[in-house]
Amino acid sequence: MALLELRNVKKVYQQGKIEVAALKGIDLTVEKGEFTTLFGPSGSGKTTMLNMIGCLDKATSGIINFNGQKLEELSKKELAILRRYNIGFVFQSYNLIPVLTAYENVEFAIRLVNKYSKKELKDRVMRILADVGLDGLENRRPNELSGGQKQRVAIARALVKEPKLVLADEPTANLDSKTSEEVLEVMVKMNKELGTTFIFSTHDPQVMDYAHRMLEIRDGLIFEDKRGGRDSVSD
Ligand SMILES: Nc1ncnc2c1ncn2[C@@H]1O[C@H](COP(=O)(O)OP(=O)(O)OP(=O)(O)O)[C@@H](O)[C@H]1O
Repeated sequence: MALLELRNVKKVYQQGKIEVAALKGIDLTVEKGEFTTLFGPSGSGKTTMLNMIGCLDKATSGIINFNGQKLEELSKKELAILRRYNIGFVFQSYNLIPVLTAYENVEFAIRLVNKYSKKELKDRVMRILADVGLDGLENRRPNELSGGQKQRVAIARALVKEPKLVLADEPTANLDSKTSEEVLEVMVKMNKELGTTFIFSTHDPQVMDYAHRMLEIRDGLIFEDKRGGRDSVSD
């Protein structure tokens, strides 16, 4: 069974008296373990698509099936639970809590999931921080970390609860090209090691080399669906 299916998904925003059709009928199937990028011009609907898939907003019409559950049939509370346990988010602006250390930012995300013992929780946080290359930086606050390090914390935070899916909205937009590469390498490594499915949006052509699959979004529709240069984890 596919992890994610979108069937004729449409989203219309109301901007005052004007209706904006941001998604005009998206059909998409994503299998477990895929590393997929969405690219396309500004305003083409990439963020809207991620928000629909991530249960942050509801589609106007169409069907989104995530891990066997139809999102439109779930209540707000059920959507929040599905999101909390199954989906990790990475944003271009990191969205870390400034008063918490790297360790605490990651721990905070896993506490909400509430399925680990105290020891397990500590072990998991330390392991994931080491996995993303932050060994020794656990006690730094976000303002004591570089952009790339902050994004690594955000990736660790997204992954620590072992979600089925990580959604990343332009995760390298604020990083220089070398740091972007390093952050992408971390995501590729986690995709390979944990089998986590990634979907991320980008404007950066360099990012596309890392993907299994590239979806070109134009004007609210999938214009092209291409297989990328990287081997699938299941190969
Ligand atoms: N909350 C909203 N209210 C009204 N219109 C919106 C809202 N969010 C997005 N839109 C509109 O929907 C369309 C798609 O926007 P979206 O942010 O999904 O594009 P994008 O491809 O992610 O763009 P970018 O690459 O600039 O981030 C745009 O026309 C945008 O103005």
